Amino acid sequence: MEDEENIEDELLLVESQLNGLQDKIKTLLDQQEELYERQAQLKALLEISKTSRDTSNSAPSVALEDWSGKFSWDSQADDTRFNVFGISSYRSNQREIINSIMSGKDVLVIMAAGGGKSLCYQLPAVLRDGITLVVSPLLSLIQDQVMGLAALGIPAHMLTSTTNKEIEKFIYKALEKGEGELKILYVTPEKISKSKRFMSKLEKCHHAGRLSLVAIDEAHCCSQWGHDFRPDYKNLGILKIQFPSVPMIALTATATSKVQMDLIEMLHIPRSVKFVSTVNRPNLFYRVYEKSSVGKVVIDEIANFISESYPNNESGIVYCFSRKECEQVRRPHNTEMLS
Ligand SMILES: Nc1ncnc2c1ncn2[C@@H]1O[C@H](COP(=O)(O)OP(=O)(O)OP(=O)(O)O)[C@@H](O)[C@H]1O
Repeated sequence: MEDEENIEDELLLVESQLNGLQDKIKTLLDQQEELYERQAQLKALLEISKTSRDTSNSAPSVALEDWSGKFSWDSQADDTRFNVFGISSYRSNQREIINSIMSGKDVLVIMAAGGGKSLCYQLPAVLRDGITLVVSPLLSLIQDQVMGLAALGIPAHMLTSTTNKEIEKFIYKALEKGEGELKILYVTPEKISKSKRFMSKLEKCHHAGRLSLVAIDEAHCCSQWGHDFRPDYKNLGILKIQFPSVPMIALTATATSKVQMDLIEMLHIPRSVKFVSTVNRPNLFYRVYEKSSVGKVVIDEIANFISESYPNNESGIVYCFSRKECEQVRRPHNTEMLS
């Protein structure tokens, strides 16, 4: 009887110890989970930190490497610049950018609007064997570029929602079989992310060694930190993954260092050579005048300012707040100068 009591006592003790242990095990398991989670976070942070360090180390500015020196393609490049593009000399950084692409490097170009970014990929596109793929965000930009290139006698086409079946067939044959004359192909980012058929033709083109260069125009659209984010630009990283040996040039007029880092990462071009030209355009400036009156007097003042400052019949733009105000300003009885 006494034995039984002792056993029951011990059983209670063991059970309470077991309960205590189970609580401890649960606490330890919770701790373990937290530590695993923190370990994963720290590993990811370390990876990001290493990548950004590698990126900044391996994206030297042009000052660290001389891309203006002598290269085997110099005379051919000069000849093409002058005789095909009708351009007598390079602007700042254009020669260096072209040389680095011709050397097979990935390149990041930050150059002011109107600075001459197009030549930086169009000239290598003409010099290199094969087809250059250009990704550009706007149909109107693409149309302008293709028309301009056609006028220069450079075989360029665009593959967009507006392309007719016959041209599409021609482009696919050029990609797949190397038939027909095609040097530069413009597409929108949607083509890369949404058309499996196009990507498969591009793959064949690359496999046959005919994809010579990939250019990403308005590359800041890749970054959510940029002012013009386009979701389909996010998928352009696939191009470097699928065609690692093909040089890539990313061009933009506006990229803060955060956006630059972002797009280098998204496009998978950590070793790209970076060229930054000044975005200062001394011909553009603001000047503020105090309005002396309202109504017709102000419009006359605008007209006087224009005729005094721009006596050679140059054109300009007058911005107003609304369409109605535009109409008031341009009324023929105000002045002929504002139309
Ligand atoms: N070296 C050069 N000498 C003279 N004109 C040039 C030179 N390079 C480019 N251009 C001309 O400058 C103009 C602007 O060039 P382009 O359209 O390439 O600028 P961009 O940098 O792409 O501008 P945006 O950012 O607005 O697209 C074009 O008419 C082009 O022919």
